[in-house]
Amino acid sequence: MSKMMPTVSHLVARGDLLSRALAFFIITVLVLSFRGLWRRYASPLRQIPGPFLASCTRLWKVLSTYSGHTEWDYVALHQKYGPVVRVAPNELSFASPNAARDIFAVGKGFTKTEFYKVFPPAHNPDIFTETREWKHAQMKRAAVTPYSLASMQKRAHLIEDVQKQLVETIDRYVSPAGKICDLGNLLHYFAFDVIGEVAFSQRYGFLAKEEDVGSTIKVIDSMQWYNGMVGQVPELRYLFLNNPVVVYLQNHVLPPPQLTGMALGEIRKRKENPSDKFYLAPDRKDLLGQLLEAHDAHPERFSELDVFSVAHGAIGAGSDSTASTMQSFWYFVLNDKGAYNKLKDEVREAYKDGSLSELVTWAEAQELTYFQMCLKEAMRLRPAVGLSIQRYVPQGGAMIDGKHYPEGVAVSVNAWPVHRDKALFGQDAESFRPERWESGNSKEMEKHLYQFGGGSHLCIGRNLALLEMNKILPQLLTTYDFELVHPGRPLKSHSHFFCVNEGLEVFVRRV
Ligand code: HEM
Repeated sequence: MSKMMPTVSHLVARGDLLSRALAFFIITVLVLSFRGLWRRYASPLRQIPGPFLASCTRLWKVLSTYSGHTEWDYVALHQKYGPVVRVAPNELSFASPNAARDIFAVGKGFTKTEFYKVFPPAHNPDIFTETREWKHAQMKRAAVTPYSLASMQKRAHLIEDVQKQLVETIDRYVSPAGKICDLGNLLHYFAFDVIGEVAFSQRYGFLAKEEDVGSTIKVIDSMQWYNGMVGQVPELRYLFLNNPVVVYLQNHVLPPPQLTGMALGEIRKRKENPSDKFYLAPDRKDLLGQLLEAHDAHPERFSELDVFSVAHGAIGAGSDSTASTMQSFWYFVLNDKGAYNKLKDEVREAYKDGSLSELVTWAEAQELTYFQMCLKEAMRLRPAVGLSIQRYVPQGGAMIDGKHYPEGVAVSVNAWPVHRDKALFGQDAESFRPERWESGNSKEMEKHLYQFGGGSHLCIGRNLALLEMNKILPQLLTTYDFELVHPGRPLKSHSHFFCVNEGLEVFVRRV
């Protein structure tokens, strides 16, 4: 028989291989299906409604995150299935304001899930990523004064330097009339330059160059994609960035990732500064210097690595979030002529009668009642975090909105559906209507705004974000008339953690 001719035994062997592959495939499908059905029906959560796929596997969450519009998926999900929905075999999503209150309540023992462990820096978690409550509390105690409103107000002059630069930049779009200004991008650059100044006394030059310096925004965006996606199945982190080989390469071979490099570089500068070990200059009492002081006072509780992590966290958490909120504010206001005119009248009147400075102070901005209502309404309808905030039910189980849930179940809150609760915010909860904040119910509504999270994990950077927004937004309202290039066009956005907006293009006139 020729050598080229397959023998009977070859054919049998090939057939054997095929049938083995087929058998392997069928067994895998059967095992996965059985596992999925077991997870669905053998679970104490089996009675809770939700998509069939979600009750069997976390694939539903992965696909939703991949779509980049998970916030809208959660809005639709709760509209379809009600206030409690099973979004994964072991995870429930809650949309009632009372449930959110119970899950975030201080002292109730809910803890962060493995989702947070995917976020960097893996070797020394920061205030956001730390899942051990005792360690989180220790770090937060050290950082609370540096992040307080009083400390931030002392840094107002650092924000004001950037405000001036933003105005100079927008001025370039005033003429010729009809020149298109991407206000969304400029606000993103502004937020980044503010973080640079306030946290590190560094101007990274986003506004000066009118570009994403060193592609930092892009890098943060791709990190968020990774964190958001892998965060849905956090054990997969060991296959990717937390894989020991990758960790070794990162620690010993590759240059540090950009944000890590930025934070390390800023700490190094302080160490090399011969005149002061905390601050670069006496009039620059920035966040990093104050964190170093906190470390100096209690090195056993707040290590130098903790300083690094918290500073690192400020870069990642402080720019997209604030930019997104400011973009949403302008998107709503400029699409609502009535609100925009009322807002301009309020702010410009205050400016004329001298109750508003050119570089608006925190106290002055608090007196702008309608402005505050517009800001709250924008944060209500488009909270900057698009993904759900997840916690574990503590030992012994817990009551959530009047019902008991077993320990170990992951429970999540997505602010997008919660902020659309009709019983609390009104039948028109889907609409931008700042006047709703004049109603007698406003205190209750305010208690249930979760754009900054809640409880012991309430956003530590909110004072900076609010100060920054309360200064720049009224200033822009007194300085310019903006008109949308595409009125009515929905804001393009995607979220793998923060909602990253695009397309806020305007025409600008000087007032
Ligand atoms: C409008 C702007 C901002 C929004 C909407 C926002 C939103 C949030 C939310 C929803 C959380 C809770 C996350 C969770 O529990 O999983 C959070 C936590 C946090 N945010 Fe912000 N944030 C903003 C600005 C900032 C800024 C400017 C910084 C720092 C400079 C910052 C740093 C942090 C940190 C460190 C945490 C973790 C707090 C903890 O777990 O105790 N954020 N933020």
